[in-house]
Amino acid sequence: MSDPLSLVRFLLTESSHVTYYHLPVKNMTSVQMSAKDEMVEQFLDCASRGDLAKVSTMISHSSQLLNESGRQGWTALMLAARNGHFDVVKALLLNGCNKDLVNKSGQTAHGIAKFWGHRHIARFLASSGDVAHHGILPSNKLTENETYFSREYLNRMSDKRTDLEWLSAKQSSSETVFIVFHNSDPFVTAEPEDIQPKLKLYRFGRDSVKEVLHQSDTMVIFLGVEKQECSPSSPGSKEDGLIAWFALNTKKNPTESLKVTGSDSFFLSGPMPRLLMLNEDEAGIVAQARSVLAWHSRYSFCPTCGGKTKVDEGGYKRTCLTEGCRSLQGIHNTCYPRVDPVVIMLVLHPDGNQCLLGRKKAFPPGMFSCLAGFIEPGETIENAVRREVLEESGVTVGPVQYVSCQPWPMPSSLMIGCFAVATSTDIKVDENEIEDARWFTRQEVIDALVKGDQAVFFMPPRQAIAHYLVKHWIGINSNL
Ligand SMILES: NC(=O)C1=CN([C@@H]2O[C@H](COP(=O)(O)OP(=O)(O)OC[C@H]3O[C@@H](n4cnc5c(N)ncnc54)[C@H](O)[C@@H]3O)[C@@H](O)[C@H]2O)C=CC1
Ligand SMILES: [Mg+2]
Ligand SMILES: [Mg+2]
Ligand SMILES: [Mg+2]
Ligand SMILES: [Zn+2]
Repeated sequence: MSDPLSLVRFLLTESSHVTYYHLPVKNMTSVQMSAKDEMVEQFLDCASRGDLAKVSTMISHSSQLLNESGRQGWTALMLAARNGHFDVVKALLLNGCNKDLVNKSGQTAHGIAKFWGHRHIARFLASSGDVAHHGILPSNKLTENETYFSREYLNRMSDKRTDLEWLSAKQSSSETVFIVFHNSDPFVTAEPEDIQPKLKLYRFGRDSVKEVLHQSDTMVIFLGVEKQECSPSSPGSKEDGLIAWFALNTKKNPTESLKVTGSDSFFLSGPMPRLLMLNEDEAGIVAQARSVLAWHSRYSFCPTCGGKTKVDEGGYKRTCLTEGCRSLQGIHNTCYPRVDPVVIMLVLHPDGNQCLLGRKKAFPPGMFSCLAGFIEPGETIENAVRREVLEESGVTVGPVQYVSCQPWPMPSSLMIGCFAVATSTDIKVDENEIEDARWFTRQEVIDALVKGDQAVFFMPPRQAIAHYLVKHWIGINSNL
């Protein structure tokens, strides 16, 4: 027994497996146990013996049992962790028990699992979503908070947008990458090597888009340069070694003027989910390009005076051509691309074990998602969450916690993802906005994520931040 920890373990118990009743017992005989105490005792005993079926049944009848403690402040999670019952630990966490509670010796379930050598349980307890705010809000310490459309593949180099000489040199460089849009749909190519084909942006060279580039109705947007690990090869010289990217958009279908090699390439048109088939690196480029292009297509004239405008700053500004227009003085947000902030929230039941999801009439049958709504002028994120939830479901909300966000280029939203804790539970649906809203239990949500269409409902795809929020609440971002 070379490891000193092993010796301590050996001295503490002669068997490798203790039951709850081997733990120090408080003065039981003088205390008449209430029915509730008895149920807690039974629950703790099942957890310490690893009786998953019984633990699950008891939680489904009374979720309050989850954080109850018995002798010496030991909870079910601590007992399951002590005795190496991984499946019970997992079930308790999935059902929202608080893993941060400590027993009278100041140990958490994690500390106990580590001490008793159940390393897989200790690892799991360390990595799964923490439970804070009285066990309802998961921690926002995210291991990975990247959402689809959010990866920054390019360095935007906004300082170069006003450098006309540099922009023009880059447009004629053979290194430069052009991506082409038609009515805001990107030209893509299927990646044949994938089993489930992912779409890749078709990267044109200068010569393949020459004709399109010089058409009068083509919109040209400077997107940025490819990120480089080291600084440019010859700083200061004309050839800075930076690979620039531009997006082109045409109103007329430009396919005939484009030089395309290979067969499986096309404009990705059609309803929204199609844009979710891009690879993750390029989804961010499309989010950027598509939002700016959508802004140009909707703001053809000056919003202040109705006059004609010209495109400046590599496609990032429209300047009014009417002399004396108010938009020419000071900074005007009508001159720059717009972003609409939207709050999207997973509302958690005060019992910590259910969440509120709703469905719009336009959703496919059976799909439920997080509630969402546009932020209004003069409103904070928190107030927008509370107002939208109340308007759409009649539920009142207390604490709001920011989790993550996602650019949503349909046409130009920024989805701000939050958790919110409900302070009332009665639902009164606003039928103008949504068709239905319900509380779903953790188990129903887990089923929806795991079983797909065999569950009672289904979730939006993994690329949507709604899916991400639900997964994060359950704790599936770790190793479940
Ligand atoms: N990525 C994701 O997981 C999800 C994204 N969404 C997106 O969130 C956005 C907002 O959600 P909704 O429930 O529709 O918002 P909402 O609950 O505020 O209702 C939309 C209505 O608000 C009005 N409105 C107020 N400000 C507006 C603005 N700036 N632009 C357009 N309409 C405005 C319009 O009458 C519109 O019909 C939608 O565009 C939707 O595509 C919604 C759910 C999931
Ligand atoms: Mg609304
Ligand atoms: Mg809404
Ligand atoms: Mg609204
Ligand atoms: Zn004007």
